[in-house]
Amino acid sequence: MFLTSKRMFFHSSTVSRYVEVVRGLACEILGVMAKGIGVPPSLFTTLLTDHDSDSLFRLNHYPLVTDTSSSSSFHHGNAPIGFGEHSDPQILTLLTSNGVPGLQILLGNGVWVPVNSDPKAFCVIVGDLLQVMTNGRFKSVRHRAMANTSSRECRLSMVFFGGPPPQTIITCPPQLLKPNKPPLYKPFTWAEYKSHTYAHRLGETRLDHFKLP
Ligand SMILES: O=C(O)CCC(=O)C(=O)O
Ligand SMILES: [Fe+2]
Repeated sequence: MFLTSKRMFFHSSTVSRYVEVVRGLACEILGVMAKGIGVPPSLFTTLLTDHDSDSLFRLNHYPLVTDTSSSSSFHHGNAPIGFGEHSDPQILTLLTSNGVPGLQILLGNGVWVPVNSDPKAFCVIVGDLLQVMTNGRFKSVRHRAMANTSSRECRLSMVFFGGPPPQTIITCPPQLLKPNKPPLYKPFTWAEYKSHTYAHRLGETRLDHFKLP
């Protein structure tokens, strides 16, 4: 299923099928990531395949912005922002778009970098929970979407957020802890993290609240 702005018709069964296929892809990617750091793939994948997995599918629509004056929208320098800076709270995000650019990620040196907007590619984003479960081995990336000011068509993005069941205790497995690598975060449930997230502003670094001293 590719996105085109001309035909924005989504049948619920198509969306359900799409979500299941993308969930499978997210599990494959998580499996490879788990192997890479020496933990069983099921540690992550079962959270997404569980019947109560709190995963989410979101369709973002960025209409063409012609009035870019600073009074009309949020700005970064001269560029209006479509979706403000944040990290995704879940485990793993898979994002695709209709090919109109806009997504940017923040590098460690503070530079915002545009992400290739190939409509046939997925952008894989590490979420906050995966950062905690790997004790910081994988980092949740801060990202944002610029408003769509240059393309003649609207921008659409389709985003799958893989999340665990609400009562899952989010913590780092003992295999990843060493005397010189103690846990960075205190354990919490996904339900707790979600309520913390929704009680704070989008751009806040929410994981700081769960950091161990
Ligand atoms: O539309 C985009 O490219 C970014 C959307 C996003 O970051 C989100 O929905 O969490
Ligand atoms: Fe996001």
